Amino acid sequence: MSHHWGYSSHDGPDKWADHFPIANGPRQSPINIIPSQAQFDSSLKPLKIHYDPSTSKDIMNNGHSFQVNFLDEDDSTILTGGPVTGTYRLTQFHCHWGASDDKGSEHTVDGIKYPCELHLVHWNTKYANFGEAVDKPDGLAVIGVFLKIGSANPRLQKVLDTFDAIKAKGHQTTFKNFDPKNLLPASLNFWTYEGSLTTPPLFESVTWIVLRDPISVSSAQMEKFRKLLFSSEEEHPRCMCDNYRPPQPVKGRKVRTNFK
Ligand SMILES: NS(=O)(=O)c1ccc(C(=O)N[C@@H](c2ccccc2)c2cnnn2CC(=O)NCCCS)cc1
Ligand SMILES: [Zn+2]
Repeated sequence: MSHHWGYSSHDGPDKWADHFPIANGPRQSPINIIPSQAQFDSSLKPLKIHYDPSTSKDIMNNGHSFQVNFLDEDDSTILTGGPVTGTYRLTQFHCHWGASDDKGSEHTVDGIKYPCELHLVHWNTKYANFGEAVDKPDGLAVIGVFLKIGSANPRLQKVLDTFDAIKAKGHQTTFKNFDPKNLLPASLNFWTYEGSLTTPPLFESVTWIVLRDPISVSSAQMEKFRKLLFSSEEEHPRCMCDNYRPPQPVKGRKVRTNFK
């Protein structure tokens, strides 16, 4: 039974534990990353990302974010190396953002919030599919990318140009030949730690790989994110913004880095 959850005062992050008690679990995400306390780990391999743009399928408004979905029936769009063992397939990416440019990211760095955070969601091919992997401790790997206010991002613009077609919850439109590699910063330096989905059901199944360097987004482009709606066409329109969970207790977890 899918419990209704959201980001408002009556169904938001402070209420999620009512239906999803794992919200107070030992490996919840996001967290505040403190670079000075992160541990360089020379055994971490380089992140290997092989994305085939022909696997991009469609873009939808799922009522929590926009989500770009990928064909994940074969190993053509994968993540290997870094902190993970084996092969993880990209199934979707989405973002979290604020009602204003001073907030919106889920992870924070020394308490700093970015206006937006991109999540590229991959599942471990030792499991048959995403649904099998999503609740296993080594089931998922999510690459987090911060967006920082600066010059307009032409790669991101291709995603924003679809937003008029997916304004309300439940709408989707085709989105082909998009290469998400173009949404990554030049450097693949990362912080990594064991965490969870940042939305219900909050499964503790995610190896987080948070890239140190942000990509750019303009303030005008951020305004476009905020034109999306949490609500469906029949409902009273509710602006899709502040769809981020705040940092959760680290509970003794180690954050490792592949850079000094
Ligand atoms: N923010 S994150 O990267 O940590 C993240 C990644 C993936 C999911 C996810 O796939 N959730 C769906 C799911 C479907 C089947 C089993 C379990 C979970 C679901 C459940 N209700 N709605 N969704 C869609 C959804 O939440 N999509 C992610 C949009 C983030 S706002 C959630 C968060
Ligand atoms: Zn997310």
